[in-house]
Amino acid sequence: MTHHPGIVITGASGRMGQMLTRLVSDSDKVRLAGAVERAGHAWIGQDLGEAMGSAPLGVKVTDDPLEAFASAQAVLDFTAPEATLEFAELAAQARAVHVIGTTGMTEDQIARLAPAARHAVIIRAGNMSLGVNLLMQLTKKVARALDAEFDIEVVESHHRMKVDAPSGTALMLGEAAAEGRGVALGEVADRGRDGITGARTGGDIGFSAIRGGDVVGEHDVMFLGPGERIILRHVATDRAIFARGALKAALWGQDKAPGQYDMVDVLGL
Ligand SMILES: NC(=O)C1=CN([C@@H]2O[C@H](COP(=O)(O)OP(=O)(O)OC[C@H]3O[C@@H](n4cnc5c(N)ncnc54)[C@H](O)[C@@H]3O)[C@@H](O)[C@H]2O)C=CC1
Ligand SMILES: O=C(O)C1=N[C@H](C(=O)O)C[C@H](O)C1
Repeated sequence: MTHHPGIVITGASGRMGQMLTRLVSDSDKVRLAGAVERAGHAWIGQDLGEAMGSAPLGVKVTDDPLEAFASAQAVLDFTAPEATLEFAELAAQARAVHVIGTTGMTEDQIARLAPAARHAVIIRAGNMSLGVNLLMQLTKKVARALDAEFDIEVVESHHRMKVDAPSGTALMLGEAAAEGRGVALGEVADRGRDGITGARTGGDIGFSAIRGGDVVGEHDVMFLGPGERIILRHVATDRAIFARGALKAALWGQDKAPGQYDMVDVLGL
């Protein structure tokens, strides 16, 4: 019997779910303890490995998160906002570390995570990669150094199946830029331009979203000034970067006090 932390993967059939499954089942630091999908999904009751078209993994996909979380030390959750809220409550009951990669949560939904975080560790980030979390620090620094003569625009591209916009990463980068400037993002964000918009409002932070093909995730933070432009860019070419960050977070969280954390905490940036 191994004492490695048991990991449950929610949304196991998804793009991130399958990436996480491969990483967790190949890891010698953790063990795959469960896999959850939504009720009615074709994979329910099947062995996760076989459902993925590979060797059996000895874990059946279930639609009962409570049962799956009971034997887990961490839940890796890349699903959808309402599902993530349900999982937060159940992970807290099981005292399992809840790593949340799900994006598109409203302010109200984020606030509803607070009760769970009183009992368990929640680590949430719109992007789990080292590169993007470093880019946030750079964005903050550049925004602090430049005055409002430089317009800030965040431009992101993702695959055609992505359901939320702007991306969680774009919003993280926007928050970093706003913090660097000493303003509240909610007061300066410009999230949709169409028609006769009028000239750009000075001090706004603009967001643009491109959707198409199989783009994993690309983000530019543009500082557009008189006579010059600075562009900070992150390009993800492999979802493994997000999965590696999530697994790192699950291990980091094992000895932490209940509360809400992010990848800046995990990576010590
Ligand atoms: N924070 C990060 O580093 C990253 C975050 N994401 C985010 O993760 C989320 C998922 O992304 P993808 O894997 O590309 O999407 P996907 O659509 O391929 O997978 C989502 C999975 O969640 C499942 N699901 C939905 N509701 C459920 C429920 N109630 N119970 C169990 N399973 C449920 C779906 O059936 C699906 O299999 C999105 O919000 C995306 O933006 C994606 C990549 C990296
Ligand atoms: O949906 C995705 O694919 C991604 N979502 C995250 C986001 O919303 O920023 C992270 C990454 O860009 C991939």
